[in-house]
Amino acid sequence: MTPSARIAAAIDLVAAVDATPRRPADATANDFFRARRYIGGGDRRAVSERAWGVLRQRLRLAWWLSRVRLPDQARFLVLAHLLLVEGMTLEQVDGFFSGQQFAPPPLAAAERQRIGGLAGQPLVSPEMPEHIRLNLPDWALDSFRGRFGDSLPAEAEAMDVAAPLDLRANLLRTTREQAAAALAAEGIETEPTPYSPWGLRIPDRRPVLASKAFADGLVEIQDEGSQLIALLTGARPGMRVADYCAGAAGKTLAVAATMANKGRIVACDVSAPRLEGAVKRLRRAGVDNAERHLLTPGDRWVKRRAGQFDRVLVDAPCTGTGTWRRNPDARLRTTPRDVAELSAKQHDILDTTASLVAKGGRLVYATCSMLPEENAAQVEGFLSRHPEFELVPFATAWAEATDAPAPEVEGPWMQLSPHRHGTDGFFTAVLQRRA
Ligand SMILES: C[S@@+](CC[C@H](N)C(=O)[O-])C[C@H]1O[C@@H](n2cnc3c(N)ncnc32)[C@H](O)[C@@H]1O
Repeated sequence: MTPSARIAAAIDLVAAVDATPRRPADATANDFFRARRYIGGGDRRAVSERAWGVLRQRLRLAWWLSRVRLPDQARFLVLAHLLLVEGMTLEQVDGFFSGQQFAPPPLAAAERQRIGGLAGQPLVSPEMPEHIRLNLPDWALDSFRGRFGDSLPAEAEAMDVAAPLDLRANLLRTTREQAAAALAAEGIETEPTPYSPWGLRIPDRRPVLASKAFADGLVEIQDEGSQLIALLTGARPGMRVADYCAGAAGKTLAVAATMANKGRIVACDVSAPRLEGAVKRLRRAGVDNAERHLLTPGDRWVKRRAGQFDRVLVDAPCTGTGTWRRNPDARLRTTPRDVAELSAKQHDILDTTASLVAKGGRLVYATCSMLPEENAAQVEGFLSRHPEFELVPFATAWAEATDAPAPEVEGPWMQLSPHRHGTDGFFTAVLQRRA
């Protein structure tokens, strides 16, 4: 593709994302490229990178567009990105918007005059309202301020940077060192992650899905923060464990590895397609002590298993605000209504799963959100409704699980953030049923 054609394709991709605003952008992008198989790997990366850049900076780009009285639409967003983020001059932009085959149509005189007002401007202007300067939706500002206080600007900046690719060495098949050597032999360099004893980081995000090490189940793709949730679950060989919101078993796999295939782990979810996605992964990873259970309305599974589990992991459905560096479109899609609905769901799931936990057993509550309403407030509410549970301080749960140095955190739970820990934003609280 010519540079102009790449720009035109990025405009089309942003328009496609905008046409289905409730749909995750990566799902739209998959369909977009599937329908355009003629776009090769390098071009695809370049087009996605630019479109993702637009989504990442959309609040700021839209603010600039409103200043020059242009609509917040794909063509103008990409133009604004070229000028404000990529630092092009107006003359360079004219060259690319040539109207020739596969290039975007030329700028009309009025368009050119308006968009020209952005050339040479900084992306972040002191005149922007605070939430736009920080690149956060206005409704989330107070919650984030409550969570981060003075570090909010640094945290917000870290949320703007694309996440690295983290892997978890699958201890059922290998060690971290052997997995790193196997990947290096295939030309994929990794470095150990700072906190997870199983983690490997690929700083340049080189793809691993096609590698033999991945096909052989030596590694799984998993953010370091997710690995630490599995670690804090503290499952040991021989235990009975429920992964109640298992999805496609990302954490089930990691927890099963800590059990060395001894004992029983049940992966539950309300989504059949997600649980179905677990089958292949469990097989590839060599997990043979796991079963799956699809939760259905009126299901008596929970009642029949009251008090039977040593560990219950609740990786709750949440807003995912901790993954905004990975899914920049999510910060534009999430609304206060989502926060309210998901908080209510988290409350109900916690109350339901409490009954599964055996005396002396643990309920581990986790989210990939950084909003206090989904985290600390949720746990405090639970403890006031369930005096039969007590909080296990993070330092205790960590020291029981590993000799590795613990991440520094505030409060009695594990709160991870992109700026402070280099992970996605995760929350985990360990709650123990009194014996
Ligand atoms: C954060 S995701 C889980 C991710 C997964 N644990 C992993 O590590 O890949 C939350 C999951 O909760 C499931 N879920 C939503 N409502 C639920 C409910 N009422 N009970 C159990 N699971 C639920 C969703 O289908 C989703 O798969």
